[in-house]
Amino acid sequence: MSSAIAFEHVTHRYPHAVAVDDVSLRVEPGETVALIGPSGCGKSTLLKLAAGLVRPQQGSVFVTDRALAPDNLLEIRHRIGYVIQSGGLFPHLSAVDNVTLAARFLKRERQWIATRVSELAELVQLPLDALDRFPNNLSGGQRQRVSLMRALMLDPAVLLLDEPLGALDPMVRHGLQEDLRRLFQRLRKSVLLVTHDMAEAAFFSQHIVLMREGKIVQRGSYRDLIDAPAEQFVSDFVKAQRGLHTEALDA
Ligand SMILES: Nc1ncnc2c1ncn2[C@@H]1O[C@H](COP(=O)(O)OP(=O)(O)OP(=O)(O)O)[C@@H](O)[C@H]1O
Repeated sequence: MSSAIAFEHVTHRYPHAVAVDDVSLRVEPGETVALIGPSGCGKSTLLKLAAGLVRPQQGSVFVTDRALAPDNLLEIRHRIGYVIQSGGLFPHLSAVDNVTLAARFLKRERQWIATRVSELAELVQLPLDALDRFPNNLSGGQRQRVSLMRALMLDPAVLLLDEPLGALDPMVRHGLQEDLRRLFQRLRKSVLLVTHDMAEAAFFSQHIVLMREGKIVQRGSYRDLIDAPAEQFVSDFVKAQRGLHTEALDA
C-alpha cells in the first residue's frame, strides 16, 4: 500500500462556498496527520470526502490506494473508522449495540464480536459496565471512548477523527489525548485528525496541515510553522493560538 489516504487535486463546492479548493494531500500508512485551520476552512469537508460522505466535483480521493467511486463505497467504508465531535452514537441503542452494529450487519460470528468488544473495551479503557448503558447515561469522555470502539470494531486501516475531543472538559480531554496517542502508536493506524487546537495538533503529529479558505497553506511540524512560515497568515494563526493559551494566564 503506497498511501493510506490520498487526495489528488480535490475540489468540493457547496452552493454558496468552495469548501475544498484543489487540495492534494497524502497520509502514509501508520502516519498521523493533523488538520488545522480557522473555522470554515474546509477541514470537516476534507474528512467527509475521505469517508465518501460527499463526492468531489473535481479530483479523486483514494483510500488504501483505491479511488472512491459509487460502486465501491460500501466496501471501502469498512476500511474506515470515523469519529465526530459529538460521537455520533445512536441514542436509542446501548453502547455495545452501537459498537457492534456494523459487525452484526455484516453477520460476523457472535463469539468473534464478543471477543472483539472486550479487547476494544480494554484498549480504550472503558469499564465493562458502561457498555450496557445508553449514550445519554455516559460521560462525554466515555461516549468518545465508545465512538472510538465503534470506529475500530472492523479493524479499519484508516481512522478519520473530526475534533474527537472538542466537546470535552480540559481534564478529560488531556487524559484522552494521552490515551489516544498511545493507541495510535500501538495500533499503527493511518490517522487523519481534525483539531482547532495547535497544541493538540503538535501533541499528536509531526505532520500538521494548516488550511485556509479551502486550500492548504503549509504542511510541516509545529517547529516548521514557527521557524519557516509560508506566509504571514501562518504566523498570525500560530500567534493567535499561543495567545489563546497564555493570555488568560497573563491577565
Ligand atoms: N452542508 C453544507 N452545505 C453548505 N455549505 C456547507 C456545508 N457544510 C459546510 N459548508 C461550508 O463549507 C465551508 C467549509 O466548511 P467545513 O465544515 O468543512 O469547515 P471546517 O474547517 O471544518 O469548519 P469548523 O472548524 O467550523 O468545523 C464553510 O464555508 C461552510 O459554511
